[in-house]
Amino acid sequence: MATNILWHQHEVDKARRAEAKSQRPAIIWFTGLSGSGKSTIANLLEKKLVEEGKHTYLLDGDNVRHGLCGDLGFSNSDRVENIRRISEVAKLFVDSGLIVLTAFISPFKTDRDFCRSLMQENEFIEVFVDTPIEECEKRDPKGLYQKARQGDIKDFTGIDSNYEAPVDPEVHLTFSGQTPEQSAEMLYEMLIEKGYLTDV
Ligand SMILES: Nc1ncnc2c1ncn2[C@@H]1O[C@H](COP(=O)(O)OS(=O)(=O)O)[C@@H](OP(=O)(O)O)[C@H]1O
Ligand SMILES: Nc1ncnc2c1ncn2[C@@H]1O[C@H](COP(=O)(O)OP(=O)(O)O)[C@@H](O)[C@H]1O
Repeated sequence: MATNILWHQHEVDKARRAEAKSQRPAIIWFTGLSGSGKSTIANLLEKKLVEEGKHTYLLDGDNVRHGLCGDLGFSNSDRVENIRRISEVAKLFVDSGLIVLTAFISPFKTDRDFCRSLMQENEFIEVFVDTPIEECEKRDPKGLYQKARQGDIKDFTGIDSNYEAPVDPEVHLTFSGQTPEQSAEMLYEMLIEKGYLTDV
């Protein structure tokens, strides 16, 4: 609880920082099962945005869990805390004027909605990477599904831990055999079409 702590209003604020970067800061929040393609697509999208001169930062599940959230595991309560910390960090990055991309399973709706509630209108763009578990398991890029099926990993999302699919995400990316590059391009087009990546 932040008792006896006052918020300090600095002269250079979010609007000024965004103006200096000529962009509208936002969070592009990827959610989906392990192996659905969150990191791959977020990477490709970030590359495209940077090539266009945008200022970005990609917060990635595996990387954040080495540092900021290195003390957390995969129980429901640890996942809640994981997403809470990431949401607060993402909010600070948005305040700095950046376009933040996040690639976390973020399996629970209330946690994603918590992050949405921290942001202003149109700053939180939820991207549901809707790849069926059969496809994720076939890909199994880290061999984790195999381990989970063998019982070597407990609480694995989609197997013995719940994934709550977004009800009304800003972008719903379904998989129908396309390459990662095609998925990233589809996403980019949808973001443009919906007016999320306009300059200040
Ligand atoms: N039990 C269990 N369940 C799910 N995932 C597991 C688990 N154990 C390890 N991993 C690896 O951790 C990555 C998911 O971390 P996240 O921080 O995105 O998870 S969460 O949002 O807190 O649910 C996830 O990475 P991605 O594959 O990038 O999603 C896995 O590689
Ligand atoms: N259309 C696609 N979009 C994203 N990834 C794809 C696609 N098709 C195949 N893949 C492969 O699926 C895997 C997804 O892994 P990753 O991006 O780490 O997923 P996540 O971050 O959701 O766990 C990668 O090996 C990637 O090359």
